[in-house]
Amino acid sequence: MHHYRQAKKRMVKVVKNIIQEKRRKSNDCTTGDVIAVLLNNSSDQLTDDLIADNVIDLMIPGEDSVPVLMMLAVKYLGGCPLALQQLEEENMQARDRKALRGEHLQWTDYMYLPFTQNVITETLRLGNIIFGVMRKAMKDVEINGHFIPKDWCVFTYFRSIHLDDDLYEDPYKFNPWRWKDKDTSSCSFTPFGGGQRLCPGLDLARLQASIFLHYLVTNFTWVANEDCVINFPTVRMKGRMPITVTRKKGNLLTPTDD
Ligand code: HEM
Repeated sequence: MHHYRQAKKRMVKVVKNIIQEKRRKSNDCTTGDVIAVLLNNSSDQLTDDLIADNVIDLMIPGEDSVPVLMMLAVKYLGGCPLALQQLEEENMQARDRKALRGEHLQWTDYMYLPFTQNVITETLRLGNIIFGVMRKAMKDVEINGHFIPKDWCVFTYFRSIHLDDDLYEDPYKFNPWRWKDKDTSSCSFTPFGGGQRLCPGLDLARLQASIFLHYLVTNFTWVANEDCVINFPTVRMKGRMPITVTRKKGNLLTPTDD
């Protein structure tokens, strides 16, 4: 806890320096980054401390979870050649379609790659990157016949929902096809939490994972070392799962090309 507090203090200092620098060069506040948006907010409740806290609150959850999502997708795809093949076909087709029309890939193109989205959804379900969230009862409450007294803490355990065989057939199997034409906005799929505290980064996380998978499968092949997933205290690979990546021959595109 002590190290955490010290690290947080150092981060606040770094971010506050950036804020003060931006305040000094006031024309820098016109660029559309998060600090500029918060600085341009006319509310005087947004002190530099609060802006720094907000920025750090965005950085910490965003920093680790998306790379873990990408790593798990690589791991699961390695064990499911059919899914990898379909993912590759979908992304190759999207890339070639755009190239034929001389267009660039856009945010919306990634959102409408259905199989890619299903791979990400299934990775979130099986991987349980955030395996649950804490809540405190603000008053006595009864949920489904269970009485929770005021001030008690409740841990909602997402893993038990996502791996429940009443809800998901063969729940430990990576099966992106189970999401075909299925709604992901249900109480039995909550990788980003729900309600008022629903993760505000959920679209960004999906977009980043889609872009990563797109460039990975269209430009590269890979061989991953044998490894296994550790679920506690956080989700990670036991041996950090090194992979050997080889560029595919042919016309390669980089993120700056499209
Ligand atoms: C795979 C990626 C991600 C997963 C699985 C994930 C999951 C979650 C979950 C379950 C919560 C709810 C916590 C709670 O209810 O107590 C949450 C909250 C939050 N997430 Fe994410 N997240 C991801 C990516 C991101 C990204 C990329 C950002 C920002 C850039 C982000 C920012 C936040 C913030 C600021 C909160 C707190 C919201 C609040 O308390 O009102 N997350 N996330």
